[in-house]
Amino acid sequence: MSTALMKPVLYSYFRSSCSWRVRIALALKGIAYDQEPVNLLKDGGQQFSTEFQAVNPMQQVPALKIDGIILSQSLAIIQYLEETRPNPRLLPQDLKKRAQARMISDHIVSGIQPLQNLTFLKQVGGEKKLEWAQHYITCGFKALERILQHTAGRYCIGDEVSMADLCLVPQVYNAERFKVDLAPYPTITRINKALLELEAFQVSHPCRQPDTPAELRA
Ligand SMILES: O=C(O)/C=C\C(=O)CC(=O)CC(=O)O
Repeated sequence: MSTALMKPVLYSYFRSSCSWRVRIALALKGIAYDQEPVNLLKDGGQQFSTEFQAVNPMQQVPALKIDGIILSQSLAIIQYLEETRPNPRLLPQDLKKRAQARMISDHIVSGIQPLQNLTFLKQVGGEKKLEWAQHYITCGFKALERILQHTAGRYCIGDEVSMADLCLVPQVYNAERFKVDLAPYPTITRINKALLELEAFQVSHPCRQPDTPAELRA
């Protein structure tokens, strides 16, 4: 079969926020795919297995097998999908707005999420974990709230869903997981709520994945 006809395979973990970003992009663009769950906790972390290292030497999810290649890093994947399957658009046409969508995405993807992920918190260890996660999410959200006050309409950039929104919702999910008080961030909270009404954000939600444990399903 030609690689263009093969269904993409997403290596994913139900509550990995980085995996969720890509699942939203696939859903919005209407791309059918198969999921290959990688449990980040089981067996000391299946991402470290020899089999998975052959898929992604970075030992992280998500990874997407598509069009005969394997890509990792959520923003690289999303931007590849954008360039090869442009409808609906996830980067605004206006170049200033496009830069703002990338700015917000980078802020979350590089400036917040890595400082509260499993690998980082394992290093911090013990009772400090929650405090550290809350600290970095709070610092990041303070800045994000101010930025969004200038860029947002219904969503992060005006009224069109963009790559920034794909980063925002999973990060708010993590904030809730780490019990961050969201009251000081009314814009973030409002946009998150509006996005969660969209089907693509619902079908891709951590509570509804093939590897979601029964007690976390909704
Ligand atoms: O506790 C677990 O279930 C293990 C891992 C995760 O959720 C994924 C993360 O590292 C957090 C994240 O995506 O930011």
